[in-house]
Amino acid sequence: MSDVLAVNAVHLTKTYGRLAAVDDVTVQVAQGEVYGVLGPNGAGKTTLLRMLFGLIRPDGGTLEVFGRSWRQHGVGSLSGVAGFIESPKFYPHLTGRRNLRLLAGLDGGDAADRVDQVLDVVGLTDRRHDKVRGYSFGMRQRLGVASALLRDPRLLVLDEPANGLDPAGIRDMRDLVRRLADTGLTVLLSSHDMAEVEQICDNVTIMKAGAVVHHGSIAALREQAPQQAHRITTTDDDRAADLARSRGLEVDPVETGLAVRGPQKDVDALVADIVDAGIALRGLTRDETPLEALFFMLTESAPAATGAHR
Ligand SMILES: Nc1ncnc2c1ncn2[C@@H]1O[C@H](COP(=O)(O)OP(=O)(O)OP(=O)(O)O)[C@@H](O)[C@H]1O
Repeated sequence: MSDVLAVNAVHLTKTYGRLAAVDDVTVQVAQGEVYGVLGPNGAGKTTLLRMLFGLIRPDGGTLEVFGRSWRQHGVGSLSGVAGFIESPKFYPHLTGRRNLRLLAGLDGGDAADRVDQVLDVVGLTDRRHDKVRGYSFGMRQRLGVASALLRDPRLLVLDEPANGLDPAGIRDMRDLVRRLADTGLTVLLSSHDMAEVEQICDNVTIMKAGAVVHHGSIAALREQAPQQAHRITTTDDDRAADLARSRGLEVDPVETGLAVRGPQKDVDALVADIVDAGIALRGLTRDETPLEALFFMLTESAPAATGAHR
């Protein structure tokens, strides 16, 4: 695999009036990886992706895709890049296959020969003769990936590909992205869902209000995450809190009772302690995952960037 980065975006800035939609953002994506740009609404993810597609020009910083910059290579810098921003659009009264054939005609080259192959890759062969109007949202998203694959890209850029999908659609999209990555394709996707990014990405940049608040590998992020929290409600939360502390668990009072944080086995033992003490357990729920908790900590309070750029 070549050392040239698939994406080398350094100190990118894009402002709208006084708003820095993207503020000094560095994102470096190695060839063959699945990279996530994660952030809440308005963090600047789509603006970053638009710059990658050459749809808007950065006000500052440099951007290279497979070693080519817009300044030097113009539209040629985008060869090998395909994907979609927001949701892909198709003619609803035409079949999935017909839509792809139309797009292949616009793309030219050997795209037309690839229509059936890409439909197969995204799992739409059985539905290829159905009108897009009857497709589920998840099927339209996958048809969007198929339309990008017509161009035989080296870098697939997907803006919130799982947004609005039901759990089965999310699973299908996740499996599809991983399958594509296994073929050596580089994938850059945006998301506001840590659970999604955690399952499919190797590395991640987390953005908040235009700026990077963290970047690095998912594995490193896991090490920084707090322990799993549970919420418990009992008939005597004060005594339950004492029992939790004596097990070495972190305890915080919350509106519905107590939030306890610590290893699962200690939480399990606490439940037994509570019952043994004659206290009734009225509720026990698992909180967000540790990585989700870290994501909220970073995007709701972080003042500055953490982690070193590669
Ligand atoms: N063309 C534009 N003109 C003015 N402001 C814009 C423009 N495009 C984006 N913005 C602003 O820039 C900020 C970042 O927007 P962006 O769409 O990149 O965020 P995002 O992370 O993709 O959020 P979402 O998940 O809601 O799409 C927002 O405050 C948005 O209102």
